[in-house]
Amino acid sequence: MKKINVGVIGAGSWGTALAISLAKKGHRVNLWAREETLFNKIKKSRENIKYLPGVLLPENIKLYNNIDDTVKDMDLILVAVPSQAVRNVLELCKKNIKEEAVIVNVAKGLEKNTLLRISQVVEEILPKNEYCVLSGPSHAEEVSRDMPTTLVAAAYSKECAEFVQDVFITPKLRVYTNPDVVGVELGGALKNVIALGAGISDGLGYGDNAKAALMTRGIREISRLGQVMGASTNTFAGLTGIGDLIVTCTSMHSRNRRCGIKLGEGMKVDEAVDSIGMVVEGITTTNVAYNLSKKYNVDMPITTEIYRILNEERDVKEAVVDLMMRSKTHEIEEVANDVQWKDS
Ligand SMILES: NC(=O)C1=CN([C@@H]2O[C@H](COP(=O)(O)OP(=O)(O)OC[C@H]3O[C@@H](n4cnc5c(N)ncnc54)[C@H](O)[C@@H]3O)[C@@H](O)[C@H]2O)C=CC1
Ligand SMILES: O=C(CO)COP(=O)(O)O
Repeated sequence: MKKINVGVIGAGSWGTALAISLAKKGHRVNLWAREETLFNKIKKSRENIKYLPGVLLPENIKLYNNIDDTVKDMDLILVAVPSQAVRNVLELCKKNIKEEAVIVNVAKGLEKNTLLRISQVVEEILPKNEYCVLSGPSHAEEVSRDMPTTLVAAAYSKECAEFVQDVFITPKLRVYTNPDVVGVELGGALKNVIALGAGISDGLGYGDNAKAALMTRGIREISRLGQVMGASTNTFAGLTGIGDLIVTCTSMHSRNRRCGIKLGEGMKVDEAVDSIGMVVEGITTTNVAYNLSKKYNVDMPITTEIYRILNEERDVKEAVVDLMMRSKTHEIEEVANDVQWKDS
């Protein structure tokens, strides 16, 4: 494929890892590091010691401390900042983003207060640009070390999704396409809530059985909300749904899971978040998901308990007891469409 110009907004762990992968493929990459000290350090050492230590940046990544220069004349803009910062960074530099540039978002969250998905935020700021969300089970620490990884490029236009697939795909990074932007965005954001729960379970000393239950019942409630919000439930069975849920709930790379472990061990929310030192998207997303469950009248028991733990000083052990003691129910209501009880 033809080599293109990419502006990466955000030199955190994910922005840096993807910048490295794109640069190794031969694309010309501009990378925006917001913090001046970090910018100077990376420029000197060619290593992002704060967010991705131990990995060198190829020479064809140009480092910037100025966001306008990062995005100017670029064919593709990769948005790799925490979800709550997306609106602000795009407002800052939108005048320098050309209309033909494709906006690729990799943030996995939902906007506080507005309850919007990131595609909706981007559309408000850059209505003329094509949008794609790139998501899937992908820890930056592994992608930056060329470990095999899969991603999904979801866009409303097939042409746009296939363009992004071509730009990012490498022998180590396989990219699929999907037209379900809503499902891919919700899967990526909501799995962080369940990962906090999986971490809490680990922190309490519970075992693999509890985690398997959280993951399986977690994807059920994500699918229930996704369905009423217009997603295809099939998407939640894919890489950006269950795939990302598995990696986030089981990996020690996951900031959400690690934060959950600290909560399960008894640490206060603010202290736990601070100790991670990187973005823990699940904290804000839990509040948004809880509000969405009320708005759409969808039963989300795990999300609700995590919301209470984060906001109402709910005792974590009591939360588990209440989840276990909920009123009895069938496992999957829809199965009754396929298999009937013998006695009904
Ligand atoms: N780290 C990973 O493995 C993956 C992360 N993601 C998602 O990518 C997004 C970014 O995550 P990471 O790079 O991991 O985060 P990080 O915490 O490693 O880095 C965040 C970056 O955003 C910048 N930033 C923070 N607040 C900002 C603000 N208010 N305005 C402008 N810039 C700001 C920081 O300076 C830093 O460069 C998140 O939504 C995350 O869920 C998605 C897939 C994998
Ligand atoms: O989304 C991720 C992996 O796919 C990263 O998860 P964390 O933000 O929990 O580290």
